[in-house]
Amino acid sequence: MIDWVDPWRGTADHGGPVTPSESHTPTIAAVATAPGVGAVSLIRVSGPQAVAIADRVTGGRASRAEPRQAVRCRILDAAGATLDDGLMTVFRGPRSFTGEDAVEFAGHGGMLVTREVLSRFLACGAIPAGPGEFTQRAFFNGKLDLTQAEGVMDLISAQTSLALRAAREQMEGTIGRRTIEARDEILGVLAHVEAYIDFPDEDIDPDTGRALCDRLDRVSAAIDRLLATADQGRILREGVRTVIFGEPNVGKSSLLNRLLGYERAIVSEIAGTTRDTIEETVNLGGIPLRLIDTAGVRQAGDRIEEEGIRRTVRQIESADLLLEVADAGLPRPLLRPADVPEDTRHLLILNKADLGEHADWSGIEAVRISCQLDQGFDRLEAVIREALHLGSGEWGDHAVAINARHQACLARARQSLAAASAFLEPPADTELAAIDLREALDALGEVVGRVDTEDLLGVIFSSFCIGK
Ligand SMILES: Nc1nc2c(c(=O)[nH]1)N(C=O)[C@@H](CNc1ccc(C(=O)N[C@@H](CCC(=O)O)C(=O)O)cc1)CN2
Ligand SMILES: Nc1nc2c(ncn2[C@@H]2O[C@H](COP(=O)(O)OP(=O)(O)OP(=O)(O)O)[C@@H](O)[C@H]2O)c(=O)[nH]1
Ligand SMILES: [Mg+2]
Repeated sequence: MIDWVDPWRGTADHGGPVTPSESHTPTIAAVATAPGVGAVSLIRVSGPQAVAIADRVTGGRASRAEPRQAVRCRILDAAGATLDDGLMTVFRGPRSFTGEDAVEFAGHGGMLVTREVLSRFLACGAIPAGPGEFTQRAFFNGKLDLTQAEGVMDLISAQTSLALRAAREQMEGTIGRRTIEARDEILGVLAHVEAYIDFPDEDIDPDTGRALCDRLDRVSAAIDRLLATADQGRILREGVRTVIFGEPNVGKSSLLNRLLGYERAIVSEIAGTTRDTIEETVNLGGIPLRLIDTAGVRQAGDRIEEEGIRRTVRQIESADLLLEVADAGLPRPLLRPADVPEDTRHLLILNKADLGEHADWSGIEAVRISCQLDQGFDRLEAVIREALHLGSGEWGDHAVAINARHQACLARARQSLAAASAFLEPPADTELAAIDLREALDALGEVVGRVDTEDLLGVIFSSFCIGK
């Protein structure tokens, strides 16, 4: 067998620009694996010149490679010396993640070797990919809709099993599909309405009007079901803002430390120990809790404490869940340490139960715990889950959870639908109804990225990591 001769070895013109492509889409490259030392690192290249560039880098192996099959190859520097030895996979567009020609090289995971290999791809004509640019290209090439692209991002950043489940569902296109179903139904109604506009002498007959309104009602209900998952979505992505508050020295920081499982906050017998808010996330059976320990609320002793108390009050106002802590051994405070918003879920916790309970607390509904003896925490966890309606596997069926962007678009669509329905009631105004229906369509289109709002897309994709 004759060994294949590397045509680039020993020649002088490596690294120069490759033949300019017909399209002006640049070919991008990035390290797709996490920075740092690992067993293997992956370099991704995508764009019209991906194969040509990979040919230069590997001495012609890419164009001869069977698509989607890993081949062993070496990455060569300009002088033909080996930079790394690994596996290359060539994808021919549109059968690739991005839909473009793409090449992946899995090399040794060292930081320096990976950087040198990437530099070699860049020297041979690729440009560094921006954050999220591979996924953005996949989106532009119709490989995923915008909700799926966001799902990819959610999947990577998911911190709990429930968040992961919701991200998977989104990546598989559930939100996009439901949005498109709603869109198609509205499109059908719009077609009817437009038909009447074309014959201005003809009034919409009441039966048809009612049937169209019924269809819109069903679409509205479907959108409402999606909108109802917004709270869940926010909680899964950002965590439940759980604010621990109460008078000084009752054991708020001790509670934070217990829930976290390590000594995060300073605990002391001196009242006024915590001056600023402290924030940490714990995983409560799949639900991320963003615990916020605050400065004890009382008449402030100095200006710093005063500011700490102001911050506590602000935290209380923006909480999803309030854990109010009191000392079981002390009389019940006459005044609430701070005003609690009516609609915020709120639990009273009596700490230091080990010291006995003051008569004031008898008959008062509270979770009794002792941070000192580590008692009452199973019950506390159960009560928190219940307060968040997580008791009986309630989230089981709702793996779908929309994000704030979807929520804003869907809410707009919902409003336009309501307006359109009103215009379809006799005496119908089909032209105005049509305008609102088109607005609803636009809003739904925005959910899946069917309208080209460049600014919006820029914001979404720039929050991705490089190489994704
Ligand atoms: N090596 C590697 N692993 C990876 C990725 C990648 O890009 N490269 N992914 C990146 O996120 C994820 C997998 N996602 C992918 C999605 C689509 C295609 C793809 O080639 N799609 C073609 C062919 C489909 C087929 O034949 O089944 C297509 O859609 O046309 C590849 C990876 C996770 N693992
Ligand atoms: N006996 C007993 N003491 C406790 C318990 N929990 C906390 N303490 C003690 O109570 C004191 C105050 O605890 P911290 O956790 O600092 O209280 P805090 O509410 O954060 O106080 P500030 O930050 O000053 O508002 C410390 O000396 C703790 O050791 C408990 O369950 N039982
Ligand atoms: Mg404290």
